[in-house]
Parts: sequence; C-alpha cells; structure tokens
Amino acid sequence: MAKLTFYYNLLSQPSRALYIFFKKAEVPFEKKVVDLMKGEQFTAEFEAINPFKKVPVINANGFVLSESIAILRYICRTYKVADHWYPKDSVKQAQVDEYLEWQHTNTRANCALYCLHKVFWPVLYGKPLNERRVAELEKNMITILDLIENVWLKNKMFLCGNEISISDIIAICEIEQPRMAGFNPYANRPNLTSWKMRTVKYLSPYYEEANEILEMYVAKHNKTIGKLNSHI
Ligand SMILES: N[C@@H](CCC(=O)N[C@@H](CS)C(=O)NCC(=O)O)C(=O)O
Repeated sequence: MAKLTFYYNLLSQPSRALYIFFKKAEVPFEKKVVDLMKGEQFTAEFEAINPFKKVPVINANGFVLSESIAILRYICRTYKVADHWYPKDSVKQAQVDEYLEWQHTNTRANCALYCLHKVFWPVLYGKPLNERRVAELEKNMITILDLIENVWLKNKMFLCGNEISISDIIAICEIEQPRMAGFNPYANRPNLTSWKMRTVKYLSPYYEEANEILEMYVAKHNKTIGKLNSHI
C-alpha cells in the first residue's frame, strides 16, 4: 500500500471529512497539520505541495492530489475500502456522485460562505461584517438545508441510499460548520436530525475526535459570536 501523507487542518470541513474517512475506513496516513490561522498555506514550502494554497492535500508515494472529492474517489478506487463508501455498481456509484456534484454549489457554497462571512472574516481577520451578504447567505443556506431534509433524505437512511457513503461524511462536515456561527441546522428538520444521529453513531469515535477542535473553537469564540449575532 502506498505511503499516504495527509496535509490538513481540522477547522476545515473537507479536511475533517477526509480525516474521519481515513480513520473509519482504516486507511493509514502520516499527519501533517497545516496551521491556516498562522498562514502556513501561503508559505513557499506549502505552495510547492499545493499551488492552490488550500487544504486538504495528499501525497500518495509521490502522487500529489488536492480537492477532497477527487481524493475520496481516488482512495476508494486505489485502496481496499468497504464497497458501501463508493459502490462499484454503476447505478449506486452514480447516486453517490449525484450528491458529490450537487453539494459543491449548494451545501458547500452556502454553508462555508456563511461561516466565512459571519465568523471567520469579522472575528479572525477583523473585516467589517457585511450584514446584507450574511442575511442573503443564511436564506440560501436554509433553502439548501430544506432540500436535504425533504429531497435527499426522503425515505432514505442516508443521502444516497440505505448505506452510508462518502457523501454522508462530506455533507455532515459542511452542515456542522454553521454551528460555529450560532446557527442550528437541525431545528425543525427531523430527517436531518435523525440522519445526523445515525451518521455520527456510525462514524464514532472518529467523528468526535475530528470535531473536538471545532467544538473548542465554538466555545472559545462564543462570546464574540454572541455579540455579532445580536447585530444581525
Ligand atoms: N474544494 C476544496 C476546498 C478547499 C478549501 O477551500 N480549503 C480551505 C479550508 S476549508 C482552505 O484551505 N483555506 C485556506 C485559505 O483560503 O487561505 C476541497 O474540497 O478540498
């Protein structure tokens, strides 16, 4: 099996997804934490690994690959992992792909941007809060969460069928992130709530391990976020 080096930061949703997947699917990896807060992604050393200056990235015996979805598909094709993660059956695989393609411009685009605008930029980088943009992103995010509740999770245990797949890991990491901004994605969404419980139970204890830093971060910044919330 190729030696796998994993560059990541657990405050990053796609990094957490890969971390949980590697652990749960028993894909051994060497850890390389990239300190995004200190700007390590902008160093010449990291730029030589990923010219896009983002995490996650892997180096599998000299093959360097960025983009979480490409990485997940590559690992599922190359390593011995259980079939349910990314089924070989053409129809089942297409169903997993359907969510993975959809999420880029829906779940990821809206949940991640909401957190960037509401928490990361104003709290961490001191940029003025753009209330109009935050309100717009929150509205979009609600539409997306309702689609997940009513379409993706309609009559199914998991997003792409009755078995867990890489789509569920990617989704849960994105959907959890707005909690940092004081937004509860599960309120009045029973399908999403029971899916979360099922998914977390399946991914435990790696889910909690990967999310520990996020929870600490939420607690640490609670006061500042609380102040920001009162202005929106
Ligand atoms: N589409 C990419 C997204 C990568 C990405 O946006 N990474 C963020 C963290 S979630 C990052 O490294 N940001 C650092 C920066 O923009 O300076 C993937 O799924 O891997």
